[in-house]
Amino acid sequence: MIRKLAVIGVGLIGGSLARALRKAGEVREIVGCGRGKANLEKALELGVIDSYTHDIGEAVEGADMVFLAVPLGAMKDAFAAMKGHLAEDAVITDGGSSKASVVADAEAAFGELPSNLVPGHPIAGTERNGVEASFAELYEDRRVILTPTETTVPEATARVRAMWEACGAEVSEMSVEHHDEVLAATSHLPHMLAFGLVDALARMKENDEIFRYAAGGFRDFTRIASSNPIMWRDVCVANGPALSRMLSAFAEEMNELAQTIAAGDGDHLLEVFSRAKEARDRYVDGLQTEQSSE
Ligand SMILES: NC(=O)C1=CN([C@@H]2O[C@H](COP(=O)(O)OP(=O)(O)OC[C@H]3O[C@@H](n4cnc5c(N)ncnc54)[C@H](O)[C@@H]3O)[C@@H](O)[C@H]2O)C=CC1
Ligand SMILES: O=C(O)C(=O)Cc1ccc(O)cc1
Repeated sequence: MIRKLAVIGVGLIGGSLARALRKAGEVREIVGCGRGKANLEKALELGVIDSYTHDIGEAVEGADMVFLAVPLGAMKDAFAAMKGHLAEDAVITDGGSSKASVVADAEAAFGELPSNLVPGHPIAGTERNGVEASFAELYEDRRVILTPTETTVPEATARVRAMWEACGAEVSEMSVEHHDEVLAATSHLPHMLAFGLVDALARMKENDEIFRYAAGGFRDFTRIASSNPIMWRDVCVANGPALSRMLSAFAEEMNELAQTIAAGDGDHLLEVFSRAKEARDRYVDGLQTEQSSE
């Protein structure tokens, strides 16, 4: 049971955690913190939080669990603002999409890596943002990755694990570096492809006509291009090296595909598409098996 949860950034991710813990009966008091009054008023009205403040120091006062769910570019200032205000038994965790930058920001803000810091990342979300987009079921049967640092005490990791499990999530642990490599491939790269495709098509002067004739595949493929631009700018800046490596490797794959198409090499195309279909079918089957065995 969490005595007091401080949610810094009450949007999709922070709001959904608050709602899920409330629904599970795992938290006594939830304090929200952010910059925008309208969003925090809405959070209060929806019952997502019990009270709010714009002052991070005040929000974390007496909290035994502090959850940061602000864009990655706002993490460092948030850590700095809580310094000196944290309770003795406080655990600090976050939901940021990339982890090395969060660890570096915490170290810079606190002057050392805190032993009660458990960086985390729920692999769950949508293209929507703000507290009104949040919902209690977001983390049910979804994965959460924790990346404890070399100074994190096991008890802090255990408390954060228990928090996510209470929301119905499956928790795994890995190194910060491994997390950032894997997520660059499976999440950050696909978002770049969606943003890049929609932007390229929208800039063509015939775009009205192009979008009018787009089919369901275009809608499926580009849903994530409706995601929050500030959040994604920050992810790219935070995970720049891994993401640019992935993008370059992918650009090479696309060039090869273009050459194969230009050469009219149908056999090779069939080989590539069959391999991809097999891999995707296996992935989807795996998801279904996971769900039916739960
Ligand atoms: N959107 C998604 O699907 C997922 C997002 N994440 C991560 O979760 C974090 C939050 O993302 P969302 O909840 O989607 O965003 P959001 O836009 O819904 O919520 C962010 C909240 O932080 C507040 N905020 C922004 N700048 C701030 C600052 N400088 N100081 C204090 N508060 C500030 C905003 O007012 C907003 O309420 C990000 O770090 C993102 O990388 C992780 C998994 C999925
Ligand atoms: O909208 C979707 O499908 C997503 O992929 C959401 C998402 C965005 C960022 C993350 O770090 C994790 C999940």
